[in-house]
Amino acid sequence: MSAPSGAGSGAQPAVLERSGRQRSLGWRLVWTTLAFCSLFILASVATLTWLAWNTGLARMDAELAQIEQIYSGTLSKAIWELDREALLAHVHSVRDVPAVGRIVVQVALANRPAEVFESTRDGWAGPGRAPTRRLALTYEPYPGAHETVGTLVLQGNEQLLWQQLRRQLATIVLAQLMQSLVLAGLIMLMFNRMVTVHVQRIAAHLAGVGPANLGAQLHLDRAGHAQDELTQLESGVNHLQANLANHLERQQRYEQELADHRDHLARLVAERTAELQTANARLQSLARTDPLTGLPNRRQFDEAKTVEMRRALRTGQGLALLICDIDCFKDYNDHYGHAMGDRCLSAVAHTLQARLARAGDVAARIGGEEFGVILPGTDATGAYLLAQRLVEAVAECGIEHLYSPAARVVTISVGLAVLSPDAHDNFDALFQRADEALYRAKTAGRNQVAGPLGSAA
Ligand SMILES: Nc1nc2c(ncn2[C@@H]2O[C@H](COP(=O)(O)OP(=O)(O)OP(=O)(O)O)[C@@H](O)[C@H]2O)c(=O)[nH]1
Repeated sequence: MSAPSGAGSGAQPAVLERSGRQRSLGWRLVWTTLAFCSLFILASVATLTWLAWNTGLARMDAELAQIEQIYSGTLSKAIWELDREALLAHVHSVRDVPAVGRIVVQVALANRPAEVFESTRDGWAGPGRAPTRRLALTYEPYPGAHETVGTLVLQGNEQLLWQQLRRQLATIVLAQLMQSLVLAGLIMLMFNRMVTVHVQRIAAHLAGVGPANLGAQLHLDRAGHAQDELTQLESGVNHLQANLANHLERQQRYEQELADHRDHLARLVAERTAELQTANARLQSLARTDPLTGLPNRRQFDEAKTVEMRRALRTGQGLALLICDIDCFKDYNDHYGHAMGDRCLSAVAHTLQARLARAGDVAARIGGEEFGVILPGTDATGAYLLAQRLVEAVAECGIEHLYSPAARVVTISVGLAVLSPDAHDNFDALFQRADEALYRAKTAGRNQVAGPLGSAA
């Protein structure tokens, strides 16, 4: 049996392992054929034996009939002539023929007592199933005169029949056995060449088929064969592979499309999220920014004050608060107009913001023309110096204000307060002190700083 070849031969052991002990279809067919052949041998041997027995019987009967024919004349003559020696010689001669088991000659002559001459073969045990022939012996002393002189009984030799049957039986059994073995061998050979080899090839092919090689077609090497079950199986396997390949390709295409859709959706979501975050940040910024000056508004100022208060109380590094108010801004508005007033506010805000050097400093618009400046980690001296610089910086902007009693330009007054080392201090109290200082700066003539160290203090 040739080993299967092809793409899947490497995977064949897995198939065999799964199916347990390998049992060849060819061998199973042989064993089945042999079993049927054995039954057939039994039946045919029995039939042929019966036929051989009957043939033997017929042959022996024909032989006895021939003996009757040969010896009836001489026996009748010996009886008629009362030649006892000749009669006995003929009887013994007949007994020596192998087919004869026993010969009996009954002499029945008129006016003579009946007499019997018989002879039996050595070891003869009765006629059994052997044929027996009985013939009336007649003599013709002169033409036309038929005299009955006795009876001839011939009984066959049964032992000879059995001997012949035994010889024939051996031949019959041997012939049937040979015939069955040759038949089984031929069937196995043909089945192996026509079926088993191709079934193994199909199994090996299927074991090697996977998503990567679904296009590899099964081809059975069968020259000049007709359309049969193996052809159907071959085209069925190829058809199945083609369907699977199509299905797989469709599935991969769908998965790719799905992945593309998913990526597109993810991009859209990311873009929308970024836009929302930007809009949200912008809203947050707008909600905490004064639209006119761009400075943090009151809300952001309140948030910053809470954070910086906690930090100052925790670290003990001090905190200063400035409240800056544009001097005589009502007069400015009244004389230069509201639009100019807005531009003046923006310029002052920009100036204040530009003069704050530290990253933690917060300048916010907390009222109409009022700005709050939180200075973390700053003591009274440092805060006072910064406030002075702010006052000078605003004045140096040179925004004309001819209707101010403080100067010919726009000026600010600043109220300063610093956090008391006293742990019971709070921002409202701090604001209150800064506001009081601002009031002092205003009443002292504006364009100046008032606070713990200031001249207006
Ligand atoms: N143009 C403009 N004016 C504003 C704005 N917010 C408040 N004001 C004006 O600022 C003026 C503030 O006037 P007051 O509170 O009397 O103070 P003042 O005139 O500056 O006087 P002092 O503070 O004593 O120097 C008012 O006339 C408000 O109308 C604003 O956003 N734009």
